[in-house]
Amino acid sequence: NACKLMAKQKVALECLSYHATASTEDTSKLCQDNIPSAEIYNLYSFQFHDFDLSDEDTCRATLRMFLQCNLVEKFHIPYDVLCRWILSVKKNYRPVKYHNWRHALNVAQTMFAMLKTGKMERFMSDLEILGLLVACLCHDLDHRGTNNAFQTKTESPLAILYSTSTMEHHHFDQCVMILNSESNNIFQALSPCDYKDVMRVVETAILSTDLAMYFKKRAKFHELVENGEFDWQSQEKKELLCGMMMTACDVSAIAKPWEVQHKVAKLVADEFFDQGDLEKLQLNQQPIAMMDREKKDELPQMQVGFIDMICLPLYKVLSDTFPWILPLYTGTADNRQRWQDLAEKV
Ligand SMILES: CCCOc1ccc(S(=O)(=O)N2CCN(C)CC2)cc1-c1nc(CC)cc(=O)[nH]1
Ligand SMILES: [Zn+2]
Repeated sequence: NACKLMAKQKVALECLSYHATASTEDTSKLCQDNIPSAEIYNLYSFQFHDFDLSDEDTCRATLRMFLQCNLVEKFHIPYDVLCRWILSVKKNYRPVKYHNWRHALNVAQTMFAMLKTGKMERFMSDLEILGLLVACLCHDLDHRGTNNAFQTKTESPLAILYSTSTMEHHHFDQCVMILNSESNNIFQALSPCDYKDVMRVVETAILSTDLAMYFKKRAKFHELVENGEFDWQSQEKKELLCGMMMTACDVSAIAKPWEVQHKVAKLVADEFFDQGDLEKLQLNQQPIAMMDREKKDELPQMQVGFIDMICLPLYKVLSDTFPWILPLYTGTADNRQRWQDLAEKV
């Protein structure tokens, strides 16, 4: 009957989450590790990159960000639960070329740098800081290296579950699954009210990483800035600000030193080209230029378009209000020149 079916589904889900979560030995190892300082990992810098970090380093650097924001004390997060949760999040990223665990770490580090070095933490409550870091680390969980359009075109189960912001809803689902897994709930000590609030911050932040939502958000944010908005404390305005910050972190590879941006752009391109191959082979369809490896020569020009359409306007409107994040704008402007030079060469 129905209850038996529900019970079976619950057991199946628990079994799934059991295999999806970190092992006891990995957890206890991370728990014993000494955690290098934020300076050692260069976590306060907008020029941070993960290329020299081992997998264990990426977990220690994540721990260091939580410790630096005093989140363990403020929210009574048991240290072993935090270690297990970080390893479980890392385990639920697939080894795709770009949308993998290291992308999530880089996005979280940019959020950390925006809050600390960019001095944006003064506009955020501790709960929002906790929610934003968690959202960054979880925002692309279980990404398959294909975009929302691909889910729709292939009528993937995810597109049947969620017709809009398909992948972003799935990423949030995965975040909830991990939090609901045995000894992985870093929010376990929060009051019911705080729990509801932090989950709302996480959900809104993850869903706001759908670039299709970005243009609407930017227009509204621009209007507020034009009208001299400064307090950002109402629920609606705060959610809008957090959404803009999430996109700013999500695309922040565009602002990194040229050697870093150039390497990361290749990872992005390779993942796009893999989807293009799938569309040609599996769907017998011509992919868009961005995903067509036959058009890789157009890549520099496409990056200039990406910078002009999405990145520079975003960092401009944000740095107009929060001047200490200007390095994201200048880093992007420098890379625009680099991509422009390459576009003119071809
Ligand atoms: C590097 C390979 C080419 O990469 C791009 C090509 C075109 C555009 S686009 O702005 O024209 N636009 C975006 C919205 N799509 C729906 C249509 C196409 C963006 C990128 C790009 N995206 C990211 C984010 C994953 C990172 C990055 O570095 N570059
Ligand atoms: Zn992302």
